[in-house]
Amino acid sequence: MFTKILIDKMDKKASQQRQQHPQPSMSKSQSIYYPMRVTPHQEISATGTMGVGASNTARPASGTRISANAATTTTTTTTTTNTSHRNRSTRQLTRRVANPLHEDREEVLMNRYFNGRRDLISSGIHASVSSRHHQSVQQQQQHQQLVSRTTVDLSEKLAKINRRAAIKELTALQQKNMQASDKNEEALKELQESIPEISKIFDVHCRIGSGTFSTVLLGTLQRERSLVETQRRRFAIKHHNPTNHPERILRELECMFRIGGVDNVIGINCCIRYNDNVAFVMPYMTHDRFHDIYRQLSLQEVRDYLRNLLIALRHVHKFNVIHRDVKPSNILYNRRTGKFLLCDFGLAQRIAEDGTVMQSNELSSNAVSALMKDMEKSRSAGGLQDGNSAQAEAEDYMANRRVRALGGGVTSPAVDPMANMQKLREQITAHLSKKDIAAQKADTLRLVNRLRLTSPNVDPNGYVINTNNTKKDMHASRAGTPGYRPPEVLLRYPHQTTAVDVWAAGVIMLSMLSALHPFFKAPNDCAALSEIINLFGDVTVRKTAFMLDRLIMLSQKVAALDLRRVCMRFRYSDFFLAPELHRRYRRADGSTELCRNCEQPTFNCLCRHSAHHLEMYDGLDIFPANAYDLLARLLEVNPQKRISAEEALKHPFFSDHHRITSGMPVISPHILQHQHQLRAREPLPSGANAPRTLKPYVSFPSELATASATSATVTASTTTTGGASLTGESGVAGPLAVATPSPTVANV
Ligand SMILES: Nc1ncnc2c1ncn2[C@@H]1O[C@H](COP(=O)(O)OP(=O)(O)OP(=O)(O)O)[C@@H](O)[C@H]1O
Repeated sequence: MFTKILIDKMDKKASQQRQQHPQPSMSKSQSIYYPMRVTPHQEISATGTMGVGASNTARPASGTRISANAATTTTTTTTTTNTSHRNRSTRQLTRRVANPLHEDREEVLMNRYFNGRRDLISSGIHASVSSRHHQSVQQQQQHQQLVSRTTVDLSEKLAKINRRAAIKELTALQQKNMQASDKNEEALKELQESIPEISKIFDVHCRIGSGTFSTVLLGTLQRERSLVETQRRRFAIKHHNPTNHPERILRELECMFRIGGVDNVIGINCCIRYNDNVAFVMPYMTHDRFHDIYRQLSLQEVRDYLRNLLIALRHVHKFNVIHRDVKPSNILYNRRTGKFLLCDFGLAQRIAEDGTVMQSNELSSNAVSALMKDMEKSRSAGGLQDGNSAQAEAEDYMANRRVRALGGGVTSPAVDPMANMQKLREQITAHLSKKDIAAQKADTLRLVNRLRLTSPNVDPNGYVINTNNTKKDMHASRAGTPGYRPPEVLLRYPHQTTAVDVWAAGVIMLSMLSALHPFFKAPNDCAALSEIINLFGDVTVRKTAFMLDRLIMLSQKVAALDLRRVCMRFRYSDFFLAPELHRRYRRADGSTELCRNCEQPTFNCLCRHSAHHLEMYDGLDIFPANAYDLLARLLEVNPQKRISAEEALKHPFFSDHHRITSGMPVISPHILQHQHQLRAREPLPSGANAPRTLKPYVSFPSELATASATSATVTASTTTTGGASLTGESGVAGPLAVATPSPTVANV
């Protein structure tokens, strides 16, 4: 009965629809039989209900019958095969039949259906199935349309963002290139205008570097124009800024001329002056930027780099000259050929007879004229012999490869000894969650902050005072680059020696071993001293200050860190921070116990005299224990005890051709596997006379022999003078301008 009413209503509506959208090819009674397999009850009546026709009985059919009232359809294939949907519709209808209250609701739905269908028809899609079914189909379609529209919208937006980012990047790159080419043009023009003579001798090609005091350009000789490009000798033309003090230029010239040209120290081919403009012509050397390579250098490369640096320093120091600006950007190092040159003597100083460093204005006019005469003599003797052609460089490379093939020389970066390590790293980091990564970052940041912390209350200009009233406070040179200045410079000690350069070499080695560059990054000398205290402890620095008649006042004690563990913590941070390891040491409440001094988890404690149970990570480090011993000697806080370049060259680190790694607890099977790989790579020499590792050098501590993680910095604090008695309470004489360059971290 209710069904009848419903059907009538729907018929009425349908006929209205038909009037609005007449279907010319079908009469009211027309039916279409589709030759498709259907199941019983699959007949679809004109009213859109299924299996409930006028008779409301199930009729087996060999095809899908669609009455003309439902209009023609092309969508039945999907709807008729969707049996679950159909059953649901049937059930719903049955329910509605049983419950008259559904009628009104049904009517609303029907209206919606027909309105929707009208829309569909007008848009070219013909509806043909039951209203409920159609409604859901329609909803599905709408949903799909919406989803696809949203997807299209999103991907369009994404594409737009990408396009915009790419354009931005490209513009920035173009701007950078333009700026670079502008700078290039500018530098070329400036050189040619200020020293016209240059353009008569050289073809100046481009700018290759610039510093605070000069611009360096690449030039080739005009008289070699007829040669193939690769055979032309190349020269670096260092054009000094006209604001440079003439004394400074003269000093650099003297060093390069008298000291340079041998033992990895850059020489000079000629010097051209025109009014107040000066240019040095030096052999050009292609080199790698330290920043690009310091993390990938193998043990052998580190060894070669440091040996070359120490050879250069030994040579410079023989002349009683302090280079004062030893830092990676003043070292030209070619990783392919293994060639090495120490350059930039702009800050070099000679040590006077009385031990003080000579100021530039102390160079006598006699010395200057002697220098000029000597230079002139050498020019007429030959001149411009040392240019370095691309072909010569390629030959060097080939020769180097041959030497390597015979088992010597520098290792090829192509044979990457750290490939296994990289693989292992990838395995470890592959499964890290965002939370793990965030925790790791926080941990490393805490350590960096711990190393770089300076008390905010400290007076950066008055953090150190002279304790010796009787002596006149002499001028102490501060020349050098921040981050590479040694404690004696930061303590304003006037009697500086060549040990200044050795410290800087130690800082470079520290960056290599820790894979952290720059390692020291203080904005001023006071903060720089704090960084040193944070690493070497307050006692060591206070003792040194006392030795140098200096007083520093610290608000807190700071325990020294273990150099090897610090380096390893940065270099192998993925292993130190492996989540599985941290989970193992986690307390019941989920927290991790931290060392109060170094602020690292206790099992990763970096303190030199740690009382905690430590995870050892042995077998992981590519650097042997004696590398850290040398590092500690180069970075000896007390300049009087610091190793010299000559002594350093005799250190076992440079004669050690293999290393022994002791078996230690490991954190995971990955590391075990890696240890195995490492050992496989480093076979012990078989001959009876083969050199053994760890030959005693000066006096080796027993710890070194066991390759334990305890510090190699054994000689760092052997002074018996009580450092603690110097902290002000002891009544040290002198104008106590109290200062506290202290790292305020430690709660020892
Ligand atoms: N002989 C050379 N061959 C190739 N490149 C060189 C040569 N000499 C210098 N350079 C490049 O020029 C850069 C600047 O040179 P240099 O350090 O002598 O100038 P500077 O003005 O004294 O620099 P800074 O202010 O950094 O001490 C070097 O870092 C290096 O990249």
